[in-house]
Amino acid sequence: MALVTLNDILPQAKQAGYAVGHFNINGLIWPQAILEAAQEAKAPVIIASSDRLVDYLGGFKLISDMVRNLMEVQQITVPVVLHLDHGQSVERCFEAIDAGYSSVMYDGSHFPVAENIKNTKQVVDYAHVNGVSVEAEIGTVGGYEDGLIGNICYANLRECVELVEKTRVDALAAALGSVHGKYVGEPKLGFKQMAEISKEVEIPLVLHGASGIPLDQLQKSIRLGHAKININTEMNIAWREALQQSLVENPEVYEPKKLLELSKQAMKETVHEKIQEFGSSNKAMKKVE
Ligand SMILES: O=C(O)C[C@@H](O)[C@H](O)C(=O)COP(=O)(O)O
Ligand SMILES: [Zn+2]
Repeated sequence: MALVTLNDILPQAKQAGYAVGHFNINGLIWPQAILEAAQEAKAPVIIASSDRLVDYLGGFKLISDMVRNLMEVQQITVPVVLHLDHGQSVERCFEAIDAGYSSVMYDGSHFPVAENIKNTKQVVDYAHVNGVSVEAEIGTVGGYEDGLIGNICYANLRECVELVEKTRVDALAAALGSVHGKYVGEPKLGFKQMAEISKEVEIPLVLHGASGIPLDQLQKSIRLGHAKININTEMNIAWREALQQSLVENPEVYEPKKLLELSKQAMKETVHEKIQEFGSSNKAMKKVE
């Protein structure tokens, strides 16, 4: 059973008007819940480790081996991408590729565009030789990013086109008003710019900071070219609320497995909900060997 790349699942998603869920992992029960839900929903899925948490989670090799082993043990047959999220340097992307990730994101959004392009191109060259897909970012997603609190900065159409043409990247995260973490007030996505960018760059767009975006705005983003949607905060909120309930309902229990079971179920439900919202259920057409 092999991992697949973004190129195996996103172009058809964009063409057919649905999006594939990207879910971040924060511990063992995250990939277990994500894989179970994706398999039940017959949906392709992207399991992502954010670079800021890779060392805390045990490093690239451990994460790569863990996901492959879980896929075998859980008898997963739907397409699964193992993706590095917000890769913090060219070297970190190389490390993830060498450890067996099937996709990486190089996040050079905080650099001037020329430097972002130069670094992204280095990642693409190495990734493509190794059969790995690459996502790039341009503009600034608001909230918490790479360990920093950033202000929203909308992606510029000309820069998006230049980056895609010069790097041959496979998917583009063009920041258009979304925010990592919880929203304060209603999200204001730049749909006009979204339509223009999607038309010009053609490759699938990636929506970061998607937790908390109302369903109508999510679905409009999908219609305007987003084929990959990133969710972390909503999973973690589901985990936390269920853990709190478990602790309150079982004051004598100290067995982690028992206390965490409800959290795992809650995260699984969140993944199911998102798969329905993104329209990706029953889209795992062929069995992955
Ligand atoms: O928190 C991380 O390091 C990963 C996230 O940035 C992820 O890429 C993402 O965009 C999820 O957004 P959220 O669930 O709306 O916070
Ligand atoms: Zn993100």
